[in-house]
Order: sequence, then structure tokens, then C-alpha cells
Amino acid sequence: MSRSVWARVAEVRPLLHHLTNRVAAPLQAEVALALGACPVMTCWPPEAGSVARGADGVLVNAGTPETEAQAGQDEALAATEGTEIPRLLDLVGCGLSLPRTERLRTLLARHRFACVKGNGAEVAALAGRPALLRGVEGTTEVREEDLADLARKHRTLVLATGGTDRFADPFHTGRLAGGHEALRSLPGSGCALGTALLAALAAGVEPFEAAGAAVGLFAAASTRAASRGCGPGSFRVAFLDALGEARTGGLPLPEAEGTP
Ligand SMILES: Nc1ncnc2c1ncn2[C@@H]1O[C@H](COP(=O)(O)OP(=O)(O)OP(=O)(O)O)[C@@H](O)[C@H]1O
Ligand SMILES: Cc1ncsc1CCO
Repeated sequence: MSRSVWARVAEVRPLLHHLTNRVAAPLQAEVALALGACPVMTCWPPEAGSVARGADGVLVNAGTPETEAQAGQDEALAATEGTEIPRLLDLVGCGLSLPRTERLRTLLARHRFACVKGNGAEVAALAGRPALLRGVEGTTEVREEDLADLARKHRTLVLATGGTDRFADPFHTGRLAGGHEALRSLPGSGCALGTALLAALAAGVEPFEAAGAAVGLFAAASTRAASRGCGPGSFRVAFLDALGEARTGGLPLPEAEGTP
């Protein structure tokens, strides 16, 4: 099933509007292109709304929340409200500071997202649990019942990454043993997983299936890249190469476990 998801993304070539952080943006653009999608990155408020309306998917990422970036994100969300364009919210740094956590809670109260994601600590912080964050890195594993509660509360798919990637929609839960540890030394790998997930949503895949396909893709590609015995710099290149192999079915993909 997952293999056909990536074949479909490559066929549809969805246009993905990223309103994202300065650190992860290059990797996200590279991942989108490796999958055959088309990335566009702009947060400039005068154009953010029209660019978002012309896109097949919109990604809002809280990683470097400068005032102008937030204004652009607000424009993009307002312009796509009530449309069929899938929107993904990445909770980067939720729990790092009160203003950021409050900003994310406000976005979730005002807008409906097809998917909300973060690492385990960020999702635990959103659920109001104590979370261990060092900068934007987190080691807390979210409880599955918190994930399911958040999914029901916000009527969305919630994905928490970590040693085990866990996801839930209002009716189902799924999980997959995470990717290779080398992914933790690739800054923005979680953000780029959001890009892959949005690509699947924008190609018309349902959120629960899209989340399983995205975590399976990252698990398989990181394992293949690490098996090529590379260090942190060349891992990035090998990882992108392996993602490209998924388009043609050349990368065996694991299936996530969970309620179908
Ligand atoms: N301990 C781990 N072992 C194996 N894979 C992991 C581990 N922790 C995370 N991963 C994998 O790394 C990828 C990114 O997840 P992570 O939780 O590090 O995201 P993140 O903190 O949001 O990343 P970033 O902020 O750098 O974008 C996922 O594919 C996840 O499966
Ligand atoms: C290191 C870092 N700081 C803000 S965003 C980011 C990239 C990973 O999310």
C-alpha cells in the first residue's frame, strides 16, 4: 500500500507551500523534490495568502517563529479556511516557552488541520503533560491515550515522532518502530517527515494511511542510508537518494501496526 502512495505522489507532483523554519527549509525542499513533489517556501505576508490558495497543500511550522513568519502563516491559514486544501501544523518547540505554546494552542483553536505533528515531547506538552525538551529536541514519549484524546479534541490526525512513531485519528491508533538513530543527527528530519506526510495528503491519500506511509518511508530510507556506512554529512545525501528510490518501488517499505 505504502509503495503506491509514493508512486501516486510522483505522478500528481503536488505543489507544497511551506511556511516553515529557517533551519529545516532546505532539507524540506530537497525531500519534496526527491519525492517528485514541488516545494514553494514563502512567509511574506503580502503574498502568503494567494500562494497558499494556489497550492495543493500548506505546511505551517513553528520552528523559528519570527513576527513576519507568523503573520504570513496567519494569512495562509485565513486564505485556505474552508477549502479542501490540506493543512499540516508542525508543533516545533511546543513547550519550549509559554508564548510559543500559547501561539500553537491559538492556531489549533482557530483552524482545522488535516494533520498535527511533533516529536513526542512537543505533543506531550500540547496535551498538558510534563515534557523534557532541550531546545527543540525532546526525549519524552507521548502516551497513546493522550494522542487519541488530542486527535478527538482537534478532529485531526496527530503524529508523535521518536524511538517509536505513534499516530492517531479520532477512531484509530498506529505505530511503527522509528527510523535509524542517525536521523536524530540530521537537523530538520522531523520537519521533513511533515513534508512527506503533506505530499501524501496533497496527492489525495487519507490522513491515517498517509501518516503510516510517511513514517514507514523515513524508517526504510534512514535504515538504507545508514547501511551505506556514512557519517552525518554523507548520511543526508544517502538518505535523499534512498527517498528517491521509493518513487520507483526500489525501497521496501514496512507497514505500521495499529487499528486499520
Ligand atoms: N531514538 C530514535 N531512534 C530511531 N529513530 C528516531 C529516534 N528518534 C527519532 N527518530 C526518527 O527521526 C525522525 C525525526 O523524528 P524526531 O522525533 O527527531 O523529530 P523532531 O524532533 O521534530 O526533528 P526536527 O526538529 O529536527 O525536525 C523520525 O523519522 C523518527 O522516527
Ligand atoms: C534547531 C532548530 N531550531 C529551531 S527549528 C530547528 C530545526 C529543527 O526543527
